[in-house]
Amino acid sequence: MTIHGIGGVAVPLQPEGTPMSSKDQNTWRDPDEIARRVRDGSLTRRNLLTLFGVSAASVALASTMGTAAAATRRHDYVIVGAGSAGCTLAARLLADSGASVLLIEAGGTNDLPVVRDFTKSAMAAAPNSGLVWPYESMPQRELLNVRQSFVCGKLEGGSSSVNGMVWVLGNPADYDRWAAQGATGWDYASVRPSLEALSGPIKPSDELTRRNLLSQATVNAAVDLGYTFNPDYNGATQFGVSYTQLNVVDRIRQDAFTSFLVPYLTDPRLTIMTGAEVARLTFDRRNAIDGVVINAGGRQFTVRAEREVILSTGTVNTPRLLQLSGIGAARDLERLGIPVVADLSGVGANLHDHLISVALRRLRTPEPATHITSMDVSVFTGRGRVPGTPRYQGQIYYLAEGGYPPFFGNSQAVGVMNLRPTSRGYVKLRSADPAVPPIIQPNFLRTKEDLETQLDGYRLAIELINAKGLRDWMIDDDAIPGPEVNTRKELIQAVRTYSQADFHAVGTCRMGTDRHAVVDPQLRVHGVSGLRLASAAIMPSITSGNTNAPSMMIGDRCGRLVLGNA
Ligand SMILES: Cc1cc2nc3c(=O)[nH]c(=O)nc-3n(C[C@H](O)[C@H](O)[C@H](O)COP(=O)(O)OP(=O)(O)OC[C@H]3O[C@@H](n4cnc5c(N)ncnc54)[C@H](O)[C@@H]3O)c2cc1C
Repeated sequence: MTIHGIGGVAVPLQPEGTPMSSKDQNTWRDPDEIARRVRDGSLTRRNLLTLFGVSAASVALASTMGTAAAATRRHDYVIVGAGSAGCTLAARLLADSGASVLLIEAGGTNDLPVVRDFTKSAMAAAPNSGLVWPYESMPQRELLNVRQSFVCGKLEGGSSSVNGMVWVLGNPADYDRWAAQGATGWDYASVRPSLEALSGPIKPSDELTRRNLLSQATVNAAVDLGYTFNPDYNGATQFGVSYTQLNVVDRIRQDAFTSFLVPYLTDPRLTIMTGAEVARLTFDRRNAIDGVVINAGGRQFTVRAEREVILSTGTVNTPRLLQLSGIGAARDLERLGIPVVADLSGVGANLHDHLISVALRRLRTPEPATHITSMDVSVFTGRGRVPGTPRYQGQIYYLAEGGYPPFFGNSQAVGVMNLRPTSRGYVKLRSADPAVPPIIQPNFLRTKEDLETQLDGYRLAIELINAKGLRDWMIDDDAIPGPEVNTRKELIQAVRTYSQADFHAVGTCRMGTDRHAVVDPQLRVHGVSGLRLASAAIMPSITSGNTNAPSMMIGDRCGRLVLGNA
């Protein structure tokens, strides 16, 4: 019996000379068992692929030789970016067709303890971790000119490998609103199969957050304040106070790569290149996509797709890559000397993100070692701009020793986000050199409405952190904001000081049918052929909650659209 390795190399099922227990022999015959053991950590992907004698895509193709070999092969679909959307897209194409897929990722393996151990997410997401694009925004005028972190994952699984693992599907009305904004076929009824397809590979649960006594006290305190307890904000209603659901099983992060692609790692139709950064796309005279130019190991390669190229490169890197390839506002491209392929002014526009404003107090005593979660309790409340959606999401989180700058440790924080900001910014090239980071201007709090909404939200955060039911847990002296904050002016200053970008950036290559839309509802880029986009970049507007699950949904739905199965 043989199994096909990545890249089509046939290898014996039982690796030569490797003694195997009968349990292991059974494992190798059952792909589901292999997937289960890789997920639960008893088998690392590297070991699996080494055992099979196959050079793991994620290991060997990081080498120049591997990249060169993969570049010469023919692939039906070329997907750039192995993040939340790229992985679900690849999995959908492989599951529902016989097509071959080349997945190109700039970063490296995510088969690392710091990724797998869900308690280490802050380390993985740190700008100097080597696992992220260490992007920062321009100084934010309304936030005391402080630059905001716009890091995003640069490794297998993309941002799903470094994020906070809070699992929120979004509100059904978010998707109905997309359809009303011109994204025909993206209403809730249409996207629902793709949202539902995520559970199975992903098993979200509140099992870990619900067991902390501090989480329980916080939920009770919120109920005393008038919030309704909601056992499942991804269920019948989002509204109320809930234990936060995490995509974590057995203390292991469920990232997009491991959850969706492990079952295909030994499938010859899937080739994965890591350590391979796409520098630009090339087009023929009729604006049909021609090549995908990759920098890897100090060399340059060009790959071509038999059918289509799909960019799943996320909210910052997608407009960056399009602009480097001559797709964007002609004025801006000409200024940088980039030949214009398609004049699309919407590329990079419509950048928006949730801003989180944080109130916190120091805990009387550090939490016991059994308290292993940070993102513990969620509140959805208020009447949102879109009928049926909440206005605010509150994230109540525990900060252990050390804290998270500028917030101190051994404290509990209540962060509140305005779920529907109206301020819009942009991502633009600073230079035609792909090595230079782009300009990221989110324009936080630039509309009067956003400031007023954020202020009202902050009042809710202050009320909850000071709730009667939490008094026994907190000490009086250390608090943000402190007792000196009373007037409206002081509150505004506190919001400007204690607010941060919440890593939910979306919208820079908006889907729609108007002239500023970048992709049509089939996710095809206007003005060129053979190129689609699938990532958080295509969202017309941000969803009510954290954006990982909606991004995964976009990948899955893109796969269905490509195959004509949507
Ligand atoms: C620190 C952090 C915390 C977050 N916390 C949460 C949370 O708790 N819950 C939640 O729901 N959401 C959270 N998010 C947001 C969520 O993870 C993202 O919205 C989502 O993962 C975006 O998916 P994506 O597919 O659009 O992009 P990504 O997952 O970022 O994938 C893009 C991929 O493309 C690759 N790429 C980019 N450019 C190139 C290139 N030129 N060549 C080759 N490859 C390239 C990248 O390396 C990356 O792997 C968080 C995000 C971050 C960064």
